[in-house]
Amino acid sequence: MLFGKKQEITNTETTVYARAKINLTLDVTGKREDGYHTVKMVMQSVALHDEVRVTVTHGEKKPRGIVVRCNLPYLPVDERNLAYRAAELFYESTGILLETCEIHIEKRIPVAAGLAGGSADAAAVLRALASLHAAGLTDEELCAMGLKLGADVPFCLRGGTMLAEGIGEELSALPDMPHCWVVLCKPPFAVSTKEVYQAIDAVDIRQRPDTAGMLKALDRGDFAGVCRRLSNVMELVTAAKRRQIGEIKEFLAENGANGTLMSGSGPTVYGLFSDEGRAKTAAKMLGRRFADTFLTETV
Ligand SMILES: C[C@@](CO)(OP(=O)(O)O)[C@H](O)COP(=O)(O)OP(=O)(O)OC[C@H]1O[C@@H](n2ccc(N)nc2=O)[C@H](O)[C@@H]1O
Ligand SMILES: Nc1ncnc2c1ncn2[C@@H]1O[C@H](COP(=O)(O)OP(=O)(O)O)[C@@H](O)[C@H]1O
Repeated sequence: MLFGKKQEITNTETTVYARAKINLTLDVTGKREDGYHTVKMVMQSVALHDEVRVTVTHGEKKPRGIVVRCNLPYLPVDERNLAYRAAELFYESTGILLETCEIHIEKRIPVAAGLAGGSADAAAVLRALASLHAAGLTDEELCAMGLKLGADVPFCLRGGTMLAEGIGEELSALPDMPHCWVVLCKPPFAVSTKEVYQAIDAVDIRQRPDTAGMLKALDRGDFAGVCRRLSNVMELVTAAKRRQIGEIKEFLAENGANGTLMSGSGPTVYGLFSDEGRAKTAAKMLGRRFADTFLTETV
């Protein structure tokens, strides 16, 4: 008789920090036949993160499937969400039985900002599921899975300071960037990465980042050398259209930033500061004009 028999319920849950990234250099070096561009860029993780809580439930009377929830009401929570797609891909490619997989995203990284927020969430879901299901996947296998979701996902899986080549997936670990404070400021418009890549084809790029010099500066732990070499060819597209990018850079430089740049396809602009006090003051002042202003640090 089943009466009184306890139903077995197992919930397994983990929370992963999905960190934002900034580009210290970004060069577009060519275009592949499939339309993707080859790049050479130095990427850096920062402490600003989304919190991604993944719960896998077995044996409960819940419908099977993936459920995504997010504190931002305007972000889609279906297949259009990269976190959803990451979970779907994980179960498809591992063959692990999908029962109930619930993902809660506490979003803090501004959206469509050049900070790889969506890619970071996807990477966090892959890491969380690999761990919860003890899937025994190597970093290479996870990165190959991540690349199917987006060019920035492999970097988000690894984090730290990295040189990224290919379309962003060929990663080489670099010495950690000297610790500094980072003021991030996103002006109030979104940028489509795809459109910026398309627009760059028509741009005559006369001055490219000194990637070799940046690598040497990182090798020496030379913060001033890093700041002197911050460079992003995508500013030629995004900053050319929107004067606020130049204005924010100027403001940061006038208020103690050791170096400034636009991150990725934009529009977020960042300032690097060796001095915490100056970074705090600059963030406070910028925050009065731009709500999406954050004080963070390199990790
Ligand atoms: C520009 C960068 C620099 O870090 O960052 P963001 O500005 O997005 O943060 C990245 O290359 C963005 O990578 P990610 O955002 O993952 O790109 P994906 O989702 O794979 O691609 C979005 C679209 O951008 C174009 N794309 C992307 C990457 C690449 N190397 N070449 C491209 O041409 C493609 O048209 C693609 O359809
Ligand atoms: N989990 C997610 N977080 C943020 N954006 C997401 C997510 N899933 C899908 N998107 C979509 O991806 C697009 C790019 O967002 P995001 O990754 O924040 O930009 P970027 O690559 O410029 O940093 C947005 O238009 C957004 O609607």
